[in-house]
Amino acid sequence: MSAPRRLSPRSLLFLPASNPRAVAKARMLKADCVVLDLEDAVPRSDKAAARAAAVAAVAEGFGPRLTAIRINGVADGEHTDDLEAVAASVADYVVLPKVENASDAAVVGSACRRPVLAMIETPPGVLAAAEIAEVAAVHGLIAGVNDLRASLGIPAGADRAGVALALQTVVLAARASGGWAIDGVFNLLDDTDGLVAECRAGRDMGFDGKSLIHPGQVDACNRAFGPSDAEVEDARALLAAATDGAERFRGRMIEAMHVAQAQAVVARVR
Ligand SMILES: CC(C)(COP(=O)(O)OP(=O)(O)OC[C@H]1O[C@@H](n2cnc3c(N)ncnc32)[C@H](O)[C@@H]1OP(=O)(O)O)[C@@H](O)C(=O)NCCC(=O)NCCSC(=O)C[C@H](O)C(=O)O
Ligand SMILES: [Mg+2]
Repeated sequence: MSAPRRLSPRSLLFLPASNPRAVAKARMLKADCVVLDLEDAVPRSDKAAARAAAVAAVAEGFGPRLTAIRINGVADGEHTDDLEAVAASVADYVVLPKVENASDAAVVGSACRRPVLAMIETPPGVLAAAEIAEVAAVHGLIAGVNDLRASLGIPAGADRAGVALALQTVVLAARASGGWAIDGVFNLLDDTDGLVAECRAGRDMGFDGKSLIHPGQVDACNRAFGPSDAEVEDARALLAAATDGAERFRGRMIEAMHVAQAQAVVARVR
């Protein structure tokens, strides 16, 4: 993975490219990245219309938000048409679902002539995550928890214990190659407390941000993945106090890596 040029997104809002009301709504939301979906959210009969709508939507623009188009997977009959459409579009990223090997990610990056966000959502994908992340065009990995649960035989409503190793593998692979690590979706649309808890758990695992599916999830996710006021205050105080080597700061040991983490927090605020 070549180093991503942009700050990692806290929130990636997926929406069916075939839904014009959702496209319009996304322009009013504070999602860091908008992902126009051509894959699982779009009925088979609407694929061609969704593709045209996605290209038109990114051309019209989403203000300061990053834009991505999620294409259909390499084995799908729509895949080739999707590649051509993304190549001709102004989307910032192509999201490739169900990636299982490095070669597919490289081919898609080259065909679309833009960075790839590779979704890790099958057992072979998890086992190949490190090689996929190493592809120069791949700027980040996204965990696909719904497909992971389905492919592992985990009931849809189960907690994240059964996918925890896969999620941590996604973070390890992304970090090892310097790219973004994005957590999967939270399906319960009306459970804000559950969403916040899952965002925090994802952040504590090392994820940079989370995939979202509804406008009501955006603000809570941005708050959870952004540094809190207390974290920013602590980081600034640490940077003011730190000299060199191991030191005591507010009752805890700090060393060079804590200084680097504090610098990252302050940079994020800027
Ligand atoms: C999940 C939904 C189908 C729910 O739809 P609905 O009940 O109709 O939503 P609301 O009535 O609450 O919507 C209120 C307004 O918000 C707009 N809206 C809804 N969702 C979005 C969205 N994602 N982005 C932008 N705007 C949205 C509605 O249009 C309403 O606006 P208005 O009409 O003006 O009043 C629906 O939320 C939805 O389709 N969500 C996205 C689904 C999706 O993209 N899925 C694919 C990605 S998830 C995934 O597959 C992850 C991975 O692959 C895995 O395996 O885990
Ligand atoms: Mg999926």
